[in-house]
Parts: sequence; structure tokens; C-alpha cells
Amino acid sequence: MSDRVNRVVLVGTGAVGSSYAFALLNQGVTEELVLVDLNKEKSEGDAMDLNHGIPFAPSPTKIWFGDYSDCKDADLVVICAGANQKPGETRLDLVEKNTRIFKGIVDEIVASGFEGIFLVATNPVDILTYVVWKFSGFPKERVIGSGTILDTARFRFLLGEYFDIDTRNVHAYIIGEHGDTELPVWSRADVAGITVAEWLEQNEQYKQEDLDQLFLNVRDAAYQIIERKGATYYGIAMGLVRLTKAILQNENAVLTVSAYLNGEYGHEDVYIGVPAVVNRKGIREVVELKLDDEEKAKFNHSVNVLKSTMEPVLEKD
Ligand SMILES: NC(=O)C1=CN([C@@H]2O[C@H](COP(=O)(O)OP(=O)(O)OC[C@H]3O[C@@H](n4cnc5c(N)ncnc54)[C@H](O)[C@@H]3O)[C@@H](O)[C@H]2O)C=CC1
Ligand SMILES: CC(=O)C(=O)O
Repeated sequence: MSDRVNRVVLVGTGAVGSSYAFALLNQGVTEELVLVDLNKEKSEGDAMDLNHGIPFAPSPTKIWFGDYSDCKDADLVVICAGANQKPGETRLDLVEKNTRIFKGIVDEIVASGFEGIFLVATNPVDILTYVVWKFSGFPKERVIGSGTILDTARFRFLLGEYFDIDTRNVHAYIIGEHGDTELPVWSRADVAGITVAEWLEQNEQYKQEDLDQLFLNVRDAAYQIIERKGATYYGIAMGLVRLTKAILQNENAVLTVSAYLNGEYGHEDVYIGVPAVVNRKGIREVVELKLDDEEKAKFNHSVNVLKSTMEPVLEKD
């Protein structure tokens, strides 16, 4: 048996980062967890607080407050650092500020000698994942964004609730930008092995207009939560843990992440939310779903919005 120890370095221990650290410890996913933040006192306090939960955790985790040199021996660096949306702001509004922050962070991580996988959650996540790929010079499969993992979870939860079926038996994806131009892949959605179209045909209590509203609630969930409590963090934290497990445990799990397209879906040179096979090497491959014409048009629009937002920002660097 290998005595290799898994190490995750978390950069950014704000609301999202500290919720991720807490969920990671609770699920016993990694042997070592290092916390890094511009606000050193905050990450030091978080390390102390989390350590006091170790006697109650399912397996031992060594947790400390560290610095970028700790990335050298890391398997995974998860970045949750940067500004979040204020009420009324879109994710794309954060692009300039967070790209500037990322330049410094990625340079430090690469300078440490890090050779693992980057996982990015900071918004706008698709563009910042591209930024990490560009700034780091890493192969595309070792740079992953959380993409639409959270949107897909919201979609599955709401579909499960609507059809009164356990959400784990709902297979349906949100793809595209993690943001206002995302789209549901209705043509492939199945609940308990029955397509959504069949559910509508079989029972008149289910209506297309309810499903249209359901998607709007998925798309606008972040705005609804931010209006009520200022930020969202538990859902994404659990999504990041799911991704961490898929990577460290070499799962070949299919998750909707922000992946680099190199011809898939008819696009290239963009990171965007699509289903992909995730394992110990990062992204093994993008799963190319057959979309209907309306879905294709919406996906193309989402790619165009991301590219046109990203281009002027990257030209400045
Ligand atoms: N991908 C997704 O599905 C989701 C993404 N997010 C995004 O996650 C990001 C973080 O959100 P919150 O945790 O709510 O924000 P927060 O403000 O609570 O935490 C941000 C943390 O980043 C740290 N930070 C800032 N600059 C840094 C630097 N140069 N180096 C190291 N640390 C630095 C801050 O000190 C702070 O602790 C935001 O961009 C937010 O929009 C939030 C929810 C879901
Ligand atoms: C903030 C954000 O990106 C979300 O909750 O979807």
C-alpha cells in the first residue's frame, strides 16, 4: 500500500473557502489541508477552529495555516480567493478585479514548484479558470473550474422536488457559463429513467410553464440568496468537495465543470461548463452531449458572451 499523503491547499478562506474546508474535514477527504489567505489572521483562526473539530471527524486530517511554499507538495490547489458579488452585481462584473488578484496568486503557486491540479471557484469562474490556465502554463486537463456543478445541483434538487423523486435519481445538466447565459439540457434530462418530455406526456399535472419557471429559479438562485443573506457558500462548498473526491479518489466521475474546449461542441479556446470525466489526472475528457438546435444556439451565445467579456481583460495583461 502506498504511504503517499494527499494534500489540498485552499487559497481564500472567506465564506466559500471556509465552508469548503469544513465540509472537507467532515467528509474525511484529504489527509492534509493547508489554509492560505491574504488575511493571515483569518486563516490562522480558521485552522485553529477546524483543528478543534478533528476528534469528531471520520478520519484524521492535518490542518494548518500556511503559505504558497506549501503548494509544492500539494495534489490539489483550490482557489476561492477574491471579490464576491454585491446585491445587483453579476458574476461578470467581477472580472477585472479578480483577474488582477489571480495574477499574483497563480505566479506564487507556480513559483512554489506545484505540479498538481488547480480547481477554481472564484467568479466569473469560467473566465478565471481560463486565466489560471493562461498564467500558469499548465496543461488544460490540470486546470478545472467548478463551472456549472452548483447550477446542476440546484437543477437536480428542484426537479427532484417537482416530480417527488430523490434528487440522486435525477440526471440532468446545466451547461454553459456559470452565470446569466447558462442553459438547461432538457433534451437529455431524465428523472427515474423517464425523460422529462415523457413525464409531461404521461401526467397532465406536470406543465412546461412550471419547468420554465424552475429553470429561472436555478439561473437566478445566486441573486435570490445574495439578496437574503449576502453570499452563497454551502452549496458550492459541497460541490467543491464532490470534485475533490472525484480527483483524489480517481473516480472517472461525470460532473459539469468548467473545461477547456478544443473543438468539442464546435468551439475552441474557451473554458465553459460542460459534463466531463474527472479523475486523478484532472479532466480525462469532455462529454459531448447531442444538443437540439435551440440548446446549440443558447450554448453558442454563452460561449460568445464569455469570449467577448474575457478578451479585453486579457489583452491588458
Ligand atoms: N463558482 C461558484 O459556484 C461560486 C463562486 N463563488 C465565488 O467565490 C468567491 C469567494 O466568495 P466568498 O468566499 O463569498 O468571498 P469572501 O469575501 O468571503 O472571501 C474571499 C477571501 O479571499 C481572500 N483574498 C482576497 N484577495 C486575496 C489574495 N490576493 N490572496 C489570498 N486571498 C485573498 C479574502 O481575504 C477573503 O478571505 C467569489 O468570487 C464568489 O463570487 C461564490 C459562490 C459560488
Ligand atoms: C455566487 C454564485 O456564483 C452562485 O451561488 O451561483
